Amino acid sequence: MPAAELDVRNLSAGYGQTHVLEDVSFSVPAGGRLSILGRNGMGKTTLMASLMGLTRRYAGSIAVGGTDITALGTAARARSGIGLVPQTREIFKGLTVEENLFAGLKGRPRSAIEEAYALFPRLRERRRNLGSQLSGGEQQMLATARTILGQPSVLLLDEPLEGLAPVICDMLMEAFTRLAGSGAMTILFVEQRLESALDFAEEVVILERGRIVWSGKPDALRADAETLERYVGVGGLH
Ligand SMILES: Nc1ncnc2c1ncn2[C@@H]1O[C@H](COP(=O)(O)OP(=O)(O)OP(=O)(O)O)[C@@H](O)[C@H]1O
Repeated sequence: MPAAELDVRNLSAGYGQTHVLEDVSFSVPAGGRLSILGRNGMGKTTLMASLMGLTRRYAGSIAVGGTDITALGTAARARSGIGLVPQTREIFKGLTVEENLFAGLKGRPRSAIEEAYALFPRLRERRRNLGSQLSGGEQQMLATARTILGQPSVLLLDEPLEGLAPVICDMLMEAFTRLAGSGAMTILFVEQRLESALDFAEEVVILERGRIVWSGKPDALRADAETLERYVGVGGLH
């Protein structure tokens, strides 16, 4: 599926009676890159989950490539082109790397897993290892590769660098940048590592208590120490 525009209008969502997101609106053009910032607990994961249809929606709408998907459940949203790599790095721990990748193919020929190995050569080296034998970084690579093999038009990356060593973060960022550069998918990137999030993005939004409190270009945010301190919890870039 080619990259698609994502349009979120006045989205309010949460869990049961707990409203988390309030009146969230933004759009990302086809092939665009949006980073979502905000401190812990401000609603970033809930936003990703809401796009995937995993939360309760109270109001608002979501469109992918001009088609309203608000009424669709999670599986139908996946079929319509949304791919989530969750913060929990879901992989099948009892299956090998290669078996995990086959599970992501969604009917594509088996040879397509070469795309995953091209993006993450480390996975080729580990292809006979079980998911449970992988490091955190390798699990992240596998979770990402599996989603990408499904050729989503909108890719949601939820804190992919969390807890990983700098050298692994570099490998992942290089792969995400390569994917973004191919223009094959629209990418939403939730990340606490500010410099990575700003380097990657064309546009940034900041969530605070479930609302968008700032949006703009990465350079504008780099220059805005007050906003960074207030909503991201850092006094500036080092
Ligand atoms: N399953 C749930 N049921 C009820 N409340 C939840 C649930 N998951 C998250 N929340 C609440 O929703 C709010 C936003 O959480 P969320 O995980 O979306 O934030 P976040 O910005 O992704 O934080 P983090 O950076 O820690 O992952 C928090 O107050 C959290 O306690």
